[in-house]
Amino acid sequence: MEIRTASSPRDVKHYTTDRLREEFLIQDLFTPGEIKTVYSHIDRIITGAAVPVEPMILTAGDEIRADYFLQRREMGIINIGGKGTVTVDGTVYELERKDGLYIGMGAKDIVFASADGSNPAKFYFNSAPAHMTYPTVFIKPENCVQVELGSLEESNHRVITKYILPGQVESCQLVMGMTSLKPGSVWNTMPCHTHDRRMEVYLYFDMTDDSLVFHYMGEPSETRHIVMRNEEAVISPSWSIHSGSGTRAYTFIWGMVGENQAFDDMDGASMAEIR
Ligand SMILES: O=C(O)C(=O)C[C@H](O)C(=O)CO
Ligand SMILES: [Zn+2]
Repeated sequence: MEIRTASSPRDVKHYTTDRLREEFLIQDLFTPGEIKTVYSHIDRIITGAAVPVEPMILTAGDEIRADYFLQRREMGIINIGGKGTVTVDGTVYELERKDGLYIGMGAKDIVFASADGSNPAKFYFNSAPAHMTYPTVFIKPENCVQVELGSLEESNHRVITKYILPGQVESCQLVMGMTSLKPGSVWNTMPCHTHDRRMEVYLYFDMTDDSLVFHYMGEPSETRHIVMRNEEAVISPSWSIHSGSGTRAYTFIWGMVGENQAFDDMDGASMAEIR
């Protein structure tokens, strides 16, 4: 498990491109036959991916000093690859592409498998510390709350599908969903915002090999960008905006953890203050 420390906006504004990428960008998450995990000290979120060729068991690793991965944690999973299964303490959940799963604290045995190893499932996950057990829930995107935002005129027409949120799939702190850009739209989360009460991780995918997303971060008056490619994730501290513009339409998964779970509790940054 790779560890990333927290960072101050006063330092980050002096970072070079390389240093920014080192601290916030997560690459090479999806490797066939491997489970990759990155532990951030920011709200102690773990971002990871499992790409099973053969069935793979999720183990705790030394870093979290737990008997098993979800001993004190909860987890949200979304499959962005071929069909696969996640087996939770003997119960098998079949996940097609874009299906999700919330797993409550205390689940001991988690096994990832693909229906076809030559077109493996790509299980992307976020995990956060938890204080109680909420039921494990299989999530179909078509049954989720969906919100359409933006317009083609503003190049930000998109659909937000909320997978894990209070009132739909209960969790201790994890809130998770997926945003899909409509063809011709390239901007996400612009107008942008921060939320001092929550941090966020974005995973960009559904991108062609030759397309890029310029992900914007930083305090509203000190923005920086990170160039992102397909299936790369980026950590967004609470003090940072998180917005992107792509060279064409794309999809991304957002996961948030922190003080509250109120999706709309955002501190909007006005266009006048962005620099
Ligand atoms: O397209 C968007 O707007 C989003 O997806 C917003 C993110 O979900 C977010 O930043 C929530 O705080
Ligand atoms: Zn946000």
